[in-house]
Amino acid sequence: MSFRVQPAAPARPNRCQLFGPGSRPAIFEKMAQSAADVINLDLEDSVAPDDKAQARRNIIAASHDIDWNTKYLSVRINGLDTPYWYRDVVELLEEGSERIDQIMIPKVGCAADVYAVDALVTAIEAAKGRKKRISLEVIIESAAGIAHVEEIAASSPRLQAMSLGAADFAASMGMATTGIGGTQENYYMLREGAKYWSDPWHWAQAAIVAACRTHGILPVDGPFGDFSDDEGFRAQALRSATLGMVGKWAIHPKQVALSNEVFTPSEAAVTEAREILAAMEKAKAEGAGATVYKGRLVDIASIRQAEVIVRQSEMIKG
Ligand SMILES: CC(C)(COP(=O)(O)OP(=O)(O)OC[C@H]1O[C@@H](n2cnc3c(N)ncnc32)[C@H](O)[C@@H]1OP(=O)(O)O)[C@@H](O)C(=O)NCCC(=O)NCCSC(=O)C[C@H](O)C(=O)O
Ligand SMILES: [Mg+2]
Repeated sequence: MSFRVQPAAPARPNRCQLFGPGSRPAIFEKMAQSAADVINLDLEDSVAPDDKAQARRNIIAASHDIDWNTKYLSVRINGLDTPYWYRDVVELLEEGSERIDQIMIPKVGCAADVYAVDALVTAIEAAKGRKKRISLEVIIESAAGIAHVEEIAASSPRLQAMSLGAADFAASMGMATTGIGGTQENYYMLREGAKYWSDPWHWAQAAIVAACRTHGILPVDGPFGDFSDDEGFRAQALRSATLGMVGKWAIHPKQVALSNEVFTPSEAAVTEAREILAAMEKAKAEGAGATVYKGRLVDIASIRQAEVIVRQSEMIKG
């Protein structure tokens, strides 16, 4: 371990982030009633330019009127390259209720993007005497974002989560696809005439997880566009969970249960993790640093691996 101890990520469940356009207030109550841990009300790309101002009004009203219960309530503002973003922040925090927990910044390309929003949020909080400190989350969805991912992860003490936005990421990178996440037909290796599909999102996800874990931020997988493909969603989510991500977006309510299922450690996984911890306790008592569990090596690193699963399970159960 480095002299610098790895900071813990925020201890709150973030298995599923359910999105809904701010211009569609009819679904807000349904979002609040869903099983998602995080709700993202959107002012950005799911809202047409002419509807931006009304969408802000809708979200401000919903922050006062809807019972969001235990949801972590986040609002995605417009990008810093648009004329909308500053009014999003100002109006949300001057007129929105204290129920708003977080602001999501899309298309972050460098640490200064987060700094700018942080500065504005800090000034409004002080001016209005807001009691709850607003947290920030960012989307890595551009070539610049992934190139600067580590400095972005280190950019602000308010920063709690970072997502991969596969659609804009693909566009920014010039990827030859219109798919949003998942298997890409043309991304395969050929061996003896057989195709073996590989994962074009993997390297960006791994870079995001490493940056997040270095700075105590929650790494999250973004959207899976084909909401008619449950198995495709599950496969994508399982890969993300295996890489260390803690959750995934849902762009349709039917994806919430799938995401919660994948990002909740199964009873079998938790039982096995506890058995490994018990086996290592026994080994330690006998003066050994390693032992055999179900025919395989477990050692002190296995304790840390098992603790990740147990901690995740306990945190979700509350
Ligand atoms: C995708 C949708 C437009 C589909 O909406 P709809 O046609 O209404 O779907 P259904 O008829 O199948 O709906 C069934 C019932 O579920 C309710 N519903 C629909 N959407 C939601 C929702 N998001 N949350 C809660 N409830 C919802 C319907 O009202 C129906 O209810 P009932 O009639 O009572 O049965 C729509 O789902 C949608 O707008 N999704 C979110 C889109 C969005 O926010 N996109 C932005 C995030 S993705 C992105 O930005 C890309 C990213 O940045 C990147 O670059 O990768
Ligand atoms: Mg996007």
